[in-house]
Amino acid sequence: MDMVLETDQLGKRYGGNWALRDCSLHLPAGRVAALVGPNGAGKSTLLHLAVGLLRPDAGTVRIFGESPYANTSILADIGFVAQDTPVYRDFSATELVTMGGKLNERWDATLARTRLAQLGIPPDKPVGRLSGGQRAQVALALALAKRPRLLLLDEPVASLDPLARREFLQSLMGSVAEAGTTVLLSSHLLADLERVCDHVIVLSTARARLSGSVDEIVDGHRQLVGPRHGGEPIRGVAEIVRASHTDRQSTLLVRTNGSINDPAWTVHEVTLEDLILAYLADGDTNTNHEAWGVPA
Ligand SMILES: Nc1ncnc2c1ncn2[C@@H]1O[C@H](COP(=O)(O)OP(=O)(O)OP(=O)(O)O)[C@@H](O)[C@H]1O
Repeated sequence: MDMVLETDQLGKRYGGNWALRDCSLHLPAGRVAALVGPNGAGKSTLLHLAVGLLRPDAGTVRIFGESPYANTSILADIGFVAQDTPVYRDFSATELVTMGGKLNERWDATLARTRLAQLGIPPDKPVGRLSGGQRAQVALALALAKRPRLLLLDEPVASLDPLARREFLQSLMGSVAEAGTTVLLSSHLLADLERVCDHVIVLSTARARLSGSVDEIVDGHRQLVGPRHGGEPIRGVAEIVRASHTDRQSTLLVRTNGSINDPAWTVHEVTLEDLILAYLADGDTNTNHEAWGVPA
């Protein structure tokens, strides 16, 4: 399987604080991956390391097998829209599309113009005078016009209205499927992500908690409901991700390593959203496992 993004023990520190730490993950070609995590988890830091805007303080990051910080030639294959969708505010959308054509070897100006016209973006107004959502659409159209092999989007839909968000995600899926582009997009909108992503990376308190294909991850987790759990091992359970208890009953979200046949437990399938929320709630694994009285 071709890997587009690979990190190994990747870390970035600001002063004494790790923004990202011991992050090892890989993203195969052709996947549309969700990057999720609470505020401050390290999502933007990971994306900035992936495009060579930051240099790692520990470990490695490779894009198409190369270090993006040391080898800037791979940037031609990467499209990146940063969180605040930065664009030159004094330029119009038309001028930005023209400029993109001069700066990039591969450039689909027709795609950008058609997209912007369909969205009703004023072509000749300085983009600094457009609304935040319209400006985000311009930045996204420019990123798509680059026809990148890897598209990195930091909260691309945050400023879009619900209709524009749906339209953007649909057209993103269309262009991605057509061109075989690998996409990594961060967002807090789990329901949107569940609709379009086939791969997920969960960051929490600077560490990667989960990374893999959506099908495998969903398949590898279950919710168990049964008598109050005192910490004893349950056959088929590799890890208790989240637990809640009443006096007599426990509800556990678990990662499995086999089938769970214990008749004491009722076993339910989980949705991607449920299990992401469980991992996000469990930011500090060791402390929480202790607090819940279950084995870490
Ligand atoms: N330039 C910086 N200087 C110092 N600390 C920083 C800097 N940039 C990020 N950090 C810190 O690094 C950590 C990770 O930040 P990052 O922006 O990567 O998180 P995030 O997951 O993208 O958050 P959000 O969802 O709020 O955008 C945070 O604790 C943040 O305060």
